[in-house]
Amino acid sequence: MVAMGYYDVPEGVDIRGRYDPDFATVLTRDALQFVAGLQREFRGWIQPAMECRQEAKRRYDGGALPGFDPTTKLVREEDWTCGPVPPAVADRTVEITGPVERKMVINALNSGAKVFMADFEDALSPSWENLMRGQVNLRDAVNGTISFHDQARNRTYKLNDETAKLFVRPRGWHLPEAHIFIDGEPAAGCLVDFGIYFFHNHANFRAGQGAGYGPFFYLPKMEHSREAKIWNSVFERAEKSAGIRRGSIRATVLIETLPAAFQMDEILYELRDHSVGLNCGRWDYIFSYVKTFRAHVDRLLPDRVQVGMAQHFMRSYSDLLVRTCHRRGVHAMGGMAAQIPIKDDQAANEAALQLVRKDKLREVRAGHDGTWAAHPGLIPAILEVFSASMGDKANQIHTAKREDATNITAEDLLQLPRGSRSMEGLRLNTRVGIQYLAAWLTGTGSVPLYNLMEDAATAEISRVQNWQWIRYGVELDGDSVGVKVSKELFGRVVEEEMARIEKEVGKAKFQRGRYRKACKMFTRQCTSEVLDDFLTLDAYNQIVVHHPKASSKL
Ligand SMILES: CC(=O)SCCNC(=O)CCNC(=O)[C@H](O)C(C)(C)COP(=O)(O)OP(=O)(O)OC[C@H]1O[C@@H](n2cnc3c(N)ncnc32)[C@H](O)[C@@H]1OP(=O)(O)O
Ligand SMILES: O=CC(=O)O
Ligand SMILES: [Mg+2]
Repeated sequence: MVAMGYYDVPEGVDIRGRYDPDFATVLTRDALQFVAGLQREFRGWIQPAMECRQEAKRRYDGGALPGFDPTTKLVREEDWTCGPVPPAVADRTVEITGPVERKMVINALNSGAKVFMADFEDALSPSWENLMRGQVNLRDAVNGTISFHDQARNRTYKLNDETAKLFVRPRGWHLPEAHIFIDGEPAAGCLVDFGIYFFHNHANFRAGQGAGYGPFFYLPKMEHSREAKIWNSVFERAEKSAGIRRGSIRATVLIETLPAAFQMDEILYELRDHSVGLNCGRWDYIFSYVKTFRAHVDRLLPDRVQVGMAQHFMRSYSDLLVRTCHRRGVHAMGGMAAQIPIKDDQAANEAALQLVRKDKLREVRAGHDGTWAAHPGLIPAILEVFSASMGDKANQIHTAKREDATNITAEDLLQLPRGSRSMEGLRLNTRVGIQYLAAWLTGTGSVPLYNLMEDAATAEISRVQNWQWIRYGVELDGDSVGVKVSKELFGRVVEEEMARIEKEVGKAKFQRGRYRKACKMFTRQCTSEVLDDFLTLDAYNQIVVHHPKASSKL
């Protein structure tokens, strides 16, 4: 029973976010009890895993390099496979991704993609409103009742008869949920995202979309198989408490940190009955390369635009991922091309589409079973590229074994990307980073900027690259400027880029928006002595809004 104006919470749970009757339909006492159970059981596992990340960081700072773990050699060498792929998701040739916003959820499910990855992570600013509305939206989507009326267009959105299969990406292990306290401490954000969604949807999902399996998840930003082991145990506990068959829940893990590239087999092994593959999360991967090597002066990146999938270290990681997944009988998913449709310039639009086609052709030829699309307008072109190569096969798990990738070495995975560094690169990082952060602070987690998709992962590259260049005083040799980056130079760039942003977005929007706040945060992060772990950890404090009155009764 929900008392008017209060969430009905179980013992030890305190909700500090705004009360909303819609939110109360997902924040039920039983759902919160389930989340609290997860938090109580796994907090003692999460904290040590996060301490291990810090320990690894200290080793890398001291000069060590990530590498294959000799103690898990047998896991890499022995023959074993993951559980069979659920028939409902055998074909994942195109997966659209997007935040859990109501209209986008409907559009994505109707988009013609095989899968929709509904995002609580890189594409979402995790405000209380966004998260809770997202849970309501997903519940309605799984029920098949979701609709949306766009007042401005007088258009009503509803689900088609045939829709994409839903995967949900909870936040990473590092992010807290500051609006839900359990036993006096903030809950782990990912357990809130997973727990509420699973609790309300597992039965309908398995009966409908999943055809006996599910729900399905994407798991982000892991650095080690011990973190996959926690997820596996979370899944087992969830299955047990729901009374469903072990191995019903399935997840694709994003390999998007440099240390995790050395743990692909180990991650699949931990999740083997719950796995449905790995994905090349290329943007966070680039971010992680800089972060892992933050103390290595010999590992400086060229301009962000030059760090593409053709670089040896990126190609090696994609090849190894295909080889590993197919050996273990699961999907090897490609990643996100950053280009999006360009509405007002046909030639530029065709050029952007051509870049997407090229990227997808490389992926399908490398053996990937499917890939990501940022926008519905890209789906036909991507489908065309994949079906031209794969014919009517649902995937290439058994046909693209990539034995040639067996010998990929640590050196291949770590090879320094080649290219030049330019003043324009510094300016673009700054312009994009500030505008993205300004959007994030006002509740939007994915935005179009200069005809590209920007989200938390791409913004991280802008931030850490600036930090690295300032920290090591790199010379900008790419556009014949020939200056060294310093805090002073960066200060001038920030001033000039803020003026440019104001001109581009217009005075009114600039005044209304949070550009100044974003600029301050971005500048601090780029110039700090020690590199912050995540842009969004610092920024999260700015979007936490505790309700002035206690909104839960203990
Ligand atoms: C690194 C990573 O983690 S990648 C994965 C995370 N990132 C993402 O998921 C990004 C998803 N994409 C998006 O958010 C958007 O496409 C953006 C921000 C890049 C571009 O947004 P916009 O420029 O506003 O899109 P645009 O105006 O062209 O949208 C046209 C229509 O397509 C819809 N649309 C655009 N992108 C998506 C999407 N990803 N999912 C569903 N619908 C979408 C819009 O809702 C709009 O629908 P409408 O015509 O019914 O109103
Ligand atoms: O999550 C995907 C990425 O590229 O980062
Ligand atoms: Mg990512």
